[in-house]
Amino acid sequence: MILEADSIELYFKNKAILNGVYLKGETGKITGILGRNGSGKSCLLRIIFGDLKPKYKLIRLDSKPILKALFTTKKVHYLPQYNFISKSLRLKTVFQLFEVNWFDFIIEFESFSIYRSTKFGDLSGGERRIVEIYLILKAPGQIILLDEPFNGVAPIHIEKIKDLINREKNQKIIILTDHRYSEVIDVCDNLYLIRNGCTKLVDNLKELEDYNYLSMGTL
Ligand SMILES: Nc1ncnc2c1ncn2[C@@H]1O[C@H](COP(=O)(O)OP(=O)(O)OP(=O)(O)O)[C@@H](O)[C@H]1O
Repeated sequence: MILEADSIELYFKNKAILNGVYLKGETGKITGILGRNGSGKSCLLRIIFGDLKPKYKLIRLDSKPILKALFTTKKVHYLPQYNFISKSLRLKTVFQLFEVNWFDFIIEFESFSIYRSTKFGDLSGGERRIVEIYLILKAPGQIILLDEPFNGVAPIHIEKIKDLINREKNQKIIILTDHRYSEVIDVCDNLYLIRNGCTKLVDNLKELEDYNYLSMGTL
């Protein structure tokens, strides 16, 4: 399956945030979005998800225009930057709601096995993030949008999450953004840089320095 976001124009008041943006995600490939703070990465994910309405957008799935918000099709799951699960829900309930197998989860993340009856709000910040990322990646659906999945997660778990993303990509379209650029570069097959309101497909990593996203000599 191929997802395309085309000709995206987003303004807040008179300020142009995105202007003629194009991005393609496809099953079997992980697509990364890089860009400085405030460049519009989160807004672009929300526009694709369908909960932020821009001045203009064209979303296509396998070349067919999708006229309603993508989230209404139930094909898509979106990890926002903030915690989206109610703090009062116990993990076993959350896993049931997302139709995700608890026992598969604790094979991957053994240290969580004691938390089955724990309320989501009683986990640490990083633990909450891991649960949310896992649920978004594993829940039934074909399109995954991840906003800062590595933020607040310990390095050892980042490796597991990258593994999981790599396994899921075979049956899902995965589009993610994160400021941990080295993790993004490592896990992604295709990279876009948002700059001056436009996306640029990165052919050569050196462009990240040339376009001033990274300081010269970082790579
Ligand atoms: N509801 C809003 N009203 C007005 N301006 C907004 C709103 N939401 C976002 N913006 C502006 O749009 C721009 C893009 O925001 P966005 O959150 O997409 O950036 P980002 O690239 O994800 O940034 P960061 O990396 O810091 O999370 C920013 O300048 C932000 O201030």
